[in-house]
Amino acid sequence: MLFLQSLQLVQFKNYSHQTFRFEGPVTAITGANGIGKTNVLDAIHYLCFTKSYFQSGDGMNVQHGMQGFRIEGQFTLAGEALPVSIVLRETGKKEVSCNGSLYEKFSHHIGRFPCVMIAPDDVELIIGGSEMRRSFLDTVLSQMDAVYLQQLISYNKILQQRNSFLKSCAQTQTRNNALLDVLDEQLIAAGTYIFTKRNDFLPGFNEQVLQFYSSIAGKAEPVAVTYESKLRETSLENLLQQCREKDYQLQRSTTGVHRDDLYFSMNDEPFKQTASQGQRKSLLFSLKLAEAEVLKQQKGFAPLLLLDDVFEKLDQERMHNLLNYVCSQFGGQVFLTDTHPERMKNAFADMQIPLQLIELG
Ligand SMILES: Nc1ncnc2c1ncn2[C@@H]1O[C@H](COP(=O)(O)OP(=O)(O)OP(=O)(O)O)[C@@H](O)[C@H]1O
Repeated sequence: MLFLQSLQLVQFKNYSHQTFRFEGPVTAITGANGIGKTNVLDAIHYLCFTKSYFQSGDGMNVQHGMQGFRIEGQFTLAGEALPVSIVLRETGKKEVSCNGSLYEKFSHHIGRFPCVMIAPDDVELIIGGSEMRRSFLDTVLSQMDAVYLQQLISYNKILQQRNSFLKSCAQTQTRNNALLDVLDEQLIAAGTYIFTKRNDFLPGFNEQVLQFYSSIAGKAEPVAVTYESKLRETSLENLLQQCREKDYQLQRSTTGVHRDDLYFSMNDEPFKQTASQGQRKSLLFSLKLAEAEVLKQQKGFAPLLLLDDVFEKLDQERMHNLLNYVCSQFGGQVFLTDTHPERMKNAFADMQIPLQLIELG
């Protein structure tokens, strides 16, 4: 089992110096709004992904008025102690190490300590733009497959080069098809790998989502997740050829796996438009738990589950179903936050599941 035994924070968000020790598989962190509950979960996310779940820049996470931060976590996996440390130096340089060895590339750390976060604003995954859904898919696949992450990094780099090249062509009013051919060849190699992995992944994932949805909602509702990609109709090579003229004119790459999306439906109707708020939340949880489940199957051990403010999100029955699953059947370490310690204590006492309660403030 992957287990985080302790966490030390130095100058991280509202924490100057703080140590947390985790004693059992389920830890609840409680306290008033703004006390720093989510920040603890985000620090754990940092340890697993080398970055914040919420802020894109590392600097935003340094305690106000300070320079640099340090996050240290003591993990154990299959009996082996694995300390992980993330340091943001005063210069802005970030260093990530595991077991005393510094990573040359942070991407090599991804997937070693799998983790799934569920946070209040994640419902945007259902109702927001396609970028969040692609990022969700990429987060799952990158944790499962290091080659996928490398291909994704390459794809994004080549895409940027291609877009800069298209802009420079417009500025100089020139065209260079030979150079575009070279970029396209590289984009096709990475893009086709990404498409194949996404396409192969979706049917099994869809099955998992459907199962979780039924158990959270307490009844079977025909929800479905479908992968939308132009590459399902023809090759990326053909698509790039077909769009070349348009790309020159619009000065950007209008086709490729960076335009893919996930489509959610219920009774063959678009989920976004027909589902109630409760149904959206159930789908969100189903997607995240399906992510956790596929990671567990692939790794052979459960990822960490970080559930921020979950009690605010579902009615009591759905919440009970969800907690029962994640805390007694899932078999991994779970961290929850809530503003009401009593609510947590009572819910876990009812379910007869041991709980470590950390009350902040
Ligand atoms: N860089 C920073 N330096 C110092 N404090 C920070 C920094 N970033 C955030 N904070 C503080 O962290 C607190 C918010 O923490 P967090 O989001 O973890 O609260 P929470 O307990 O989860 O609240 P809620 O119950 O409302 O979700 C705020 O008081 C905010 O001022």
